[in-house]
Amino acid sequence: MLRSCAARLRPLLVAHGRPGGARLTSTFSFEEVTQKDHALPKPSWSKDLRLLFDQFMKKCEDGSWERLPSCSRHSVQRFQNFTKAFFSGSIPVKEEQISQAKFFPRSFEDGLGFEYAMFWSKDEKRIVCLFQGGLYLQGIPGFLHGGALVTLIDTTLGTHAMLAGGAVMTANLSINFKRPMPLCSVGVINTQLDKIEGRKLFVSCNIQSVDEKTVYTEGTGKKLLLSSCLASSLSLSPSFFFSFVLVYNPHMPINF
Ligand SMILES: CCCCCCCCCCCCCCCC(=O)SCCNC(=O)CCNC(=O)[C@H](O)C(C)(C)COP(=O)(O)OP(=O)(O)OC[C@H]1O[C@@H](n2cnc3c(N)ncnc32)[C@H](O)[C@@H]1OP(=O)(O)O
Repeated sequence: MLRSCAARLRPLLVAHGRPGGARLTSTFSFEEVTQKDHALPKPSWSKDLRLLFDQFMKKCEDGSWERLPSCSRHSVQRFQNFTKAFFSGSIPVKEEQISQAKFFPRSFEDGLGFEYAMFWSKDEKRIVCLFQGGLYLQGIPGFLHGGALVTLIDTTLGTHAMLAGGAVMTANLSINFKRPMPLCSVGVINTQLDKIEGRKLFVSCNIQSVDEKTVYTEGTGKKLLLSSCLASSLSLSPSFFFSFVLVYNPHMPINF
């Protein structure tokens, strides 16, 4: 069923400058879209998170890394475009709920939930996600809830898979919790694409402390491309990626 969406999606992609995956330039930029970019420093960020963010912004200066913008909502139009492209237009929520829906990791007040920014290395084909887990993400006292870590792992792996292949859903996710991660501390997620088999993308990552001495969590995921026409055009540029995401699914993949 999902594969049959490819034909419907193709003209939409062509309309946005990507005929058959040949051209990867975007027709509009993130800045042209009236969405707040949450992947930028806020007063609630700790000193560690800011320092790391600044280091990665420096790496962006020569173009080898790119910061990935991140918004929290889809417009009703984009929501509908997305469901049209991938789910035959069948809308999973009531129409009046669409404009209230928010991307889960961006749904907390500043500093209380997930604070994160992702960077993409074009050359190394990997994502680094810098994050800080806020006070509302507590599991056992003083430490982050495992589900919160899984959320960020899935989001980061999903972003990587989408940059590598197109719109994806998570089919399978395997997590090893190695050490408890203190609440409000800063973690670094490093991803890699292990292999691609047809529509299946195998991605993995770990979460480390800033000093790289502690590995908190490891994750491996199997992501399923939603459309075979996207699978044929590997290596999206981040700019095209965000055009795509903002048109079909603001911020990124599925809710993404
Ligand atoms: C404003 C907005 C802000 C935006 C901000 C953007 C942020 C951007 C970040 C994005 C990051 C989001 C991260 C969240 C991502 C989710 O949360 S997704 C939600 C959780 N996942 C789901 O709900 C998926 C539910 N499952 C399904 O819909 C379907 O089972 C799937 C996964 C699409 C696969 O269905 P299908 O396409 O019919 O696949 P099917 O033909 O059955 O199988 C294809 C192959 O996959 C394998 N496979 C299928 N299912 C599985 C499985 N569960 N386990 C292992 N293998 C499987 C099959 O064995 C088969 O393998 P082969 O036989 O080809 O070797």
